[in-house]
Amino acid sequence: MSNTLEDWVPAELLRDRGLIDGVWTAADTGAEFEVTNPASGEVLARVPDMGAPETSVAIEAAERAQRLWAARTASERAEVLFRWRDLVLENQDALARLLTLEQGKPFAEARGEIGYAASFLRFYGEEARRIRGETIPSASADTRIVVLRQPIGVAACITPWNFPAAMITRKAAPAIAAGCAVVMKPAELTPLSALALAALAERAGMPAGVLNIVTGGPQAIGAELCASPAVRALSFTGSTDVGRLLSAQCAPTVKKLSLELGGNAPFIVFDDADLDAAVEGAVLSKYRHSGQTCVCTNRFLVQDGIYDAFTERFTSRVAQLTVGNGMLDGVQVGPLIDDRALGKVQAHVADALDNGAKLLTGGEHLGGTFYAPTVLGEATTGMRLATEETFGPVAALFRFGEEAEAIQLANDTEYGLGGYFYTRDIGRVWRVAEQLETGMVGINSAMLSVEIAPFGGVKQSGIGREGSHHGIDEFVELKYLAFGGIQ
Ligand SMILES: NC(=O)C1=CN([C@@H]2O[C@H](COP(=O)(O)OP(=O)(O)OC[C@H]3O[C@@H](n4cnc5c(N)ncnc54)[C@H](OP(=O)(O)O)[C@@H]3O)[C@@H](O)[C@H]2O)C=CC1
Ligand SMILES: O=C(O)CCCC(=O)O
Repeated sequence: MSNTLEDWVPAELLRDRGLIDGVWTAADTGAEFEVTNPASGEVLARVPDMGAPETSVAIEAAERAQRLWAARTASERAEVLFRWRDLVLENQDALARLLTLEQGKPFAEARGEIGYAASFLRFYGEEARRIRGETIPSASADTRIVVLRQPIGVAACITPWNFPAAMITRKAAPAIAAGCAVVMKPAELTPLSALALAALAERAGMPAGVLNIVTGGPQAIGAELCASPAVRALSFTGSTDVGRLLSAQCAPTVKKLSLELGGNAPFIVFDDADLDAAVEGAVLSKYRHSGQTCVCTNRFLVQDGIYDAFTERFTSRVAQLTVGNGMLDGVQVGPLIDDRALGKVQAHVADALDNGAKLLTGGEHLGGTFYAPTVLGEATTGMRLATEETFGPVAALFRFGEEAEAIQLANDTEYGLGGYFYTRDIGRVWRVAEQLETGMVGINSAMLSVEIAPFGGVKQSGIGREGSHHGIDEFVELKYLAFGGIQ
């Protein structure tokens, strides 16, 4: 099977330059880095290895463009987002092939991600016209109070490799709808989807400088974005460690921060759960994208009375999953993104087995960065996978007795992004939903990702929300106007 990009993706979407001020640009030094296919190790493309100087030029371009962009009407900004969305959907298959090639997820999932990416363009195109201010009843007869919601200015966005398309639009669309300009740094492992989306944005009529893409090493680009006083907001999705570092780097210039960080999602199965639904939800929430999403379940907490039945059914479903190159029909689980990710998965499994977990299926490295979908029974809290995000296709099953114990175990983590539970008891639904310390809770449901709902975490899983009308708040400032002397 050919994995050559040109065989799969139209030339218009294949960009090997960054986008700065509307110009497709090489690195000042001419340096490039390679983008490889995680399923085969083949080099797909070379893109510019930019650093601080190019980032600084992009910030200046964004600053100029932002003033003009903010002066456009909300409808005009919306129209550009709607045209961009139409173009993304017209190119859905090609973008999905590009995504699978650079990132590895199965084509059907990649196609779903492109649809998800497009949904943010539509939603925030619609929201552009609803960025409403307010009036507040004033304290005296001769004064009035009005609150404006104004674009914050230049927004820096740093995105991860696990959603190379959807994280671009989930950040860029609300920023652009609000009248901000964006300097985007995609992950080095997956810059091609970001560049293809930018090519479509350009075709949709995005003015030069409103959306800039800077490719290259994270330290230099990140430090420049954080240090620049012109950058007023930073939106980041990635690991908690890098989120902490960026927070510290942004402190001197006091930026508005939106951080979507790591998770350690619990998935609780109570004795009274609908077993079929719980098993289907468990497979979806664990093995979607080979377990490499921040809301993938990290810990299954299963009540004593249903533990054996759940374990048997779940394990037999997992053993049937098809692993392989995501470009092949029928593949459900693709490769891990790189050797580092594979190493972490192997270390977590080895540690769990050393500490008494039972291997129920999988547990094998299948060559390259492919790892067999794995289920481990009798997991306990001393194991690494109880406290660290595995980010791979490994399900760890913990037993519990009482509801209170499940809640205590679920909340026993520094993270608080997603959580799930299955029960048919309406009283328990409310008790558990209210007590879980997470920003999102799936109740008899394993899917949280949708553009109309606020996605984000509590505790060390982050700050702020993406998606929904709340997503706009990350890119606007309130300005209070006090009117006096009114007769
Ligand atoms: N919340 C989530 O959705 C995600 C969580 N993770 C978690 O993080 C672990 C490690 O994944 P990893 O890819 O290393 O995640 P990182 O946090 O390192 O990477 C995410 C993004 O941050 C960039 N970045 C990295 N270091 C810096 C820096 N010093 N300054 C500015 N930007 C920086 C990366 O750039 P570059 O790619 O160029 O290095 C990438 O664009 C995973 O195993 C998983 O547990 C990972 C990805 C997403
Ligand atoms: O995993 C992530 O990086 C966040 C996006 C997950 C989603 O929207 O489903």
